[in-house]
Amino acid sequence: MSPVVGIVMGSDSDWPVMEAAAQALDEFEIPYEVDVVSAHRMPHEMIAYGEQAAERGLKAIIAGAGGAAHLPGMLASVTPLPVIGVPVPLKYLDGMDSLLSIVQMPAGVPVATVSVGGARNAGLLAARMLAAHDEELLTRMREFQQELNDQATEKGKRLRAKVEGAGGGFGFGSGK
Ligand SMILES: Nc1c(C(=O)O)ncn1[C@@H]1O[C@H](COP(=O)(O)O)[C@@H](O)[C@H]1O
Repeated sequence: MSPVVGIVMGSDSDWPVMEAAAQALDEFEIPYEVDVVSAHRMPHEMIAYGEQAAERGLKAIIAGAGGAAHLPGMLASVTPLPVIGVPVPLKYLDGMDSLLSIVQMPAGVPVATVSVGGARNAGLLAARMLAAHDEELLTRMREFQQELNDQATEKGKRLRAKVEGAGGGFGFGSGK
C-alpha cells in the first residue's frame, strides 16, 4: 500500500527517538514512509518534499528534529497537510531548544507539537487524524483506548494489592 504518513527527521541520528512513531503506525497497519529531510542541510529537497507531499498521497507529516529544530515549521509553511512536530532531545539543553523551536509557530502556520521525545504520541495523533475519516480505524482507536483503560485499571489493582499486603491501604478500591 502506498504511504499515507510521512515520517521525516533532520538526521538519521533522530531515528532512535522517531522509531516510536513508526511503531505506533505499524500497530494500526497504517502505511508510512521514512526519510531524512533537513531544512538546514538540504533546503531545496526539504521544500520539494513539503510541496509534493499532498499530491503524492500523504495525509499527514510527522517531522522530528533536534536543537535548532526548524524542519517541522518549514514543512508546515509549504504543505497544506497537518504537520506533527517531535522535539528530539539532544545532548545539551534536554530538548528545551528543540521544543521551543517547534512549538512557538506564528499564527497561520500550525504545527501540532508533541512532548519532548514524544514520537509515539505523534504516531497515535496521525492515526487519529486518519481515523476521523475512516470508520474501521476509528473502531480500532476505540479498542486501543479501552486497552489503555484496562491496563491502567490492572495497575491500580496490583498497586492496591501490594500496599494492602504490606499492611497499608488507600484509594478508591481499597474499601478503607
Ligand atoms: N534540527 C535539524 C534540522 C532542521 O531543522 O532542518 N536538520 C538537522 N537538524 C538536527 O540536527 C541534529 C544533529 O544532527 P547530526 O546528528 O546529523 O549532527 C539532529 O537532531 C537533527 O534533527
